[in-house]
Amino acid sequence: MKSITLRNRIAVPPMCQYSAVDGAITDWHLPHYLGMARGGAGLVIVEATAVSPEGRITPGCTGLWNDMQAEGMARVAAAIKSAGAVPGIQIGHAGRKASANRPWEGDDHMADGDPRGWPTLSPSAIAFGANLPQIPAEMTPADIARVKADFVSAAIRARDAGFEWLELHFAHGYLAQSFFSVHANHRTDAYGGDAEHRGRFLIETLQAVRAIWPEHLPLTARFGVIEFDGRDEETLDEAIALTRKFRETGLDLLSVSMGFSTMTANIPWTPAFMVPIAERVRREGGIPVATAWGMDDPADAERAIAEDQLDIVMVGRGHLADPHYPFRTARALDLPKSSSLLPEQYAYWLSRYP
Ligand SMILES: O=c1ccc2cccc(O)c2o1
Repeated sequence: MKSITLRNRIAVPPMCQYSAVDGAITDWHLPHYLGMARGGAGLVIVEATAVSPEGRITPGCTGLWNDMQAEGMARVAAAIKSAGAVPGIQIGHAGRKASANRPWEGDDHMADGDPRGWPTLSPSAIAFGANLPQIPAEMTPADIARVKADFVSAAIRARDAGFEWLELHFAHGYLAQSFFSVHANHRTDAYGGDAEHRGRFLIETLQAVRAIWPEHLPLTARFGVIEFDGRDEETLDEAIALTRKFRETGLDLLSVSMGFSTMTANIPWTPAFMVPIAERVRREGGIPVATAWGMDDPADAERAIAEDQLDIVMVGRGHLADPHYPFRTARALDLPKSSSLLPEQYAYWLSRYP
């Protein structure tokens, strides 16, 4: 893609580690990402990294709002590249889902008065609900301009840190997804109302980042094209129309995901369930696509690529369970020279004594 060649079509998607301090990596991150890259994946995308302090999901999230954070991320990018994978990073703003506890520490908004928490922002003053009850402040035009500028600054830091693949976080009920969502965006100004106006923040943010992201490097986005909320055909049509505009605005690939912007979602959690949806976006949106969610079965992943449904397969939990997932997959599919996916320090012995 563009000037970048992946050694295979397996990607490690961004998965929050909630292990940063003030947005900076700790001793957790380098071995985590280097280990994933050594496992053989073609692309390793670093977790959702906040464009500003209030854009974090939790206090443990990484950030790229200052140069000290960028220095740490430069080491992560170099480590991923040294292991033969393409270094990617996702940048985003958590919107009304910000100021939360880690999933294993409640997965809920920090209580009012908790000194670790902060006020949240969203297109409208509508809370997500349930475990995330905090009512966000409705963003002013100045807030919108500032957050778009924060995306640009973070993208510049990611570029200068040596990342070669950038993913804008337009999914999962966070800020950008909230602008697109009929559940979260009830604005009556230029950023709300019909699908075109609800897509405006995403288009303008993409436009601004495209202007600074090197033309020869892939600029991508993870975007929730469906909510499984009973409005799916309408949402998909709107999302595919917006995807065409993303492509015209210079997006190189779309990682197709879910909106997660309503508690009423009825998600059909089955293996590879997002593949047919991603294939439709690929065909009707006219853009290369990736998707994740239950792609762990090698046969599902191989079929999705062989049948031109996906261009890249994102395998998240499969890599958490085993960073050498690509090697084990190659072996399971009885592919020749499977051990060559691993560093020679491992491959030599695995090839000689299978
Ligand atoms: O973008 C994100 C960030 C965190 C996260 C956590 C659990 C499940 C998800 O889908 C997530 O998505």
